[in-house]
Amino acid sequence: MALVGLVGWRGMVGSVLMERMRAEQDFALIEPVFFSTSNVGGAAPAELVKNETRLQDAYDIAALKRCDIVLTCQGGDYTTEVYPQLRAAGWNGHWIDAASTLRMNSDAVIVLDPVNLPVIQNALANGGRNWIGGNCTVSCMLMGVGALYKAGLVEWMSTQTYQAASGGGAQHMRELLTQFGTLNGSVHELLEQPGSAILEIDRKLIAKQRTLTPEETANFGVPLAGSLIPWIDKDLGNGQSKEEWKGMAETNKILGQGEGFATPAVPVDGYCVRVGAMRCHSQALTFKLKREVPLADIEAMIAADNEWVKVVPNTREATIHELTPVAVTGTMSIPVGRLRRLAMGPEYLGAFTIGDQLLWGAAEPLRRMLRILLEQ
Ligand SMILES: NC(=O)C1=CN([C@@H]2O[C@H](COP(=O)(O)OP(=O)(O)OC[C@H]3O[C@@H](n4cnc5c(N)ncnc54)[C@H](OP(=O)(O)O)[C@@H]3O)[C@@H](O)[C@H]2O)C=CC1
Ligand SMILES: N[C@@H](CC(=O)OP(=O)(O)O)C(=O)O
Repeated sequence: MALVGLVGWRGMVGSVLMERMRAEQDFALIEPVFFSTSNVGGAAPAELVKNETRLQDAYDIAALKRCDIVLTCQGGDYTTEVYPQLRAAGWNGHWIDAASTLRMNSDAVIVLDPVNLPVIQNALANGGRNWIGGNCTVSCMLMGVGALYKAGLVEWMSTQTYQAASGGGAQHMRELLTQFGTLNGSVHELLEQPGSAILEIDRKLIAKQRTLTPEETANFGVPLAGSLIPWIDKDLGNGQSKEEWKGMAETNKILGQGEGFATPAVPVDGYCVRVGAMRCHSQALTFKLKREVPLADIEAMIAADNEWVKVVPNTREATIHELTPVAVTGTMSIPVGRLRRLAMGPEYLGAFTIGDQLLWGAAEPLRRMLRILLEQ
């Protein structure tokens, strides 16, 4: 039975991964070794362990070297420090990682098997050992509209995202909720009076938003509750955010096209925006297709692509009930709706899609890669 080292299993992404592994009974197929950076020697989760009952040191290269597979959700700093040492020590096992650190390396595959199983299989056949989860926004988008790319229909795509607080991590989710509470508290009394003036409430609210303390905005840097932040990740210095850059780089790498591949890259660009949702990333997509395709064919193609995608009828009722973060959170469903031809011309297609960024955006592609390795 494969010895699988689990690092970062206690964090937010790791906890979602553990839930999914339990639900899919993956633990029946492995001998898990739980690692820790903070509680070495502590008890591993009793209901999941077999023989390896103690938490191992996640920085102990010899302990990691014993594993056939290491699956980490510990984060980029951990990967940067440990991965090169482990390979330098001669370890030839499979490294599965949620962090972005190794994603664009030529010897790494960005894994999203419902979309790129052939790319994964090809890399496996060629001795691939590094399997990295994609950016959450990109993975959720491709789970929804990957069919259009697979059919070679996309000339270019522009995406405008509405990304949840969870993308920044657990502290960001807490901060958003705390801000909502603080803002509510600042106008609570006026809200209770049906006759109070809404503009008075609004004045008080904006005054509170503008005077939130550094502690109240420690993670986002500015208020998010009742606002939005049109910048995610680093400033690349060319007007683009790193999150926006990932849209084109990762979409094409996942699909096995662009730099290093025979097929040219499809241009992907747009704006990535943080909004006050908790854990679902949403995005409005504009496609320029290579040719005009009937809308019914597009819908059928998208619906048939994988078992999780769901085409939502482009009506108000269906949209407001089925195409929201509230509807999607905690589910594996990837709804795609608002599908319609745009005013710019017959080849222009609009769509809106949502995914739980901790499931398809982070944990699930890693879990499925583990299964692929175990079942080969
Ligand atoms: N958040 C996201 O949306 C996404 C994150 N990722 C990647 O996954 C990495 C991990 O993200 P995320 O899970 O959000 O990070 P977390 O901060 O939730 O967890 C990371 C590690 O922090 C340690 N830790 C310290 N205090 C606590 C605590 N109170 N509860 C739980 N763990 C704690 C744990 O390590 P230990 O048990 O060793 O102490 C844990 O494994 C990211 O750095 C990123 O690379 C990828 C895609 C999306
Ligand atoms: N950057 C994403 C979350 C994330 O972790 O992305 P990446 O895995 O590409 O670093 C967000 O903030 O919503």
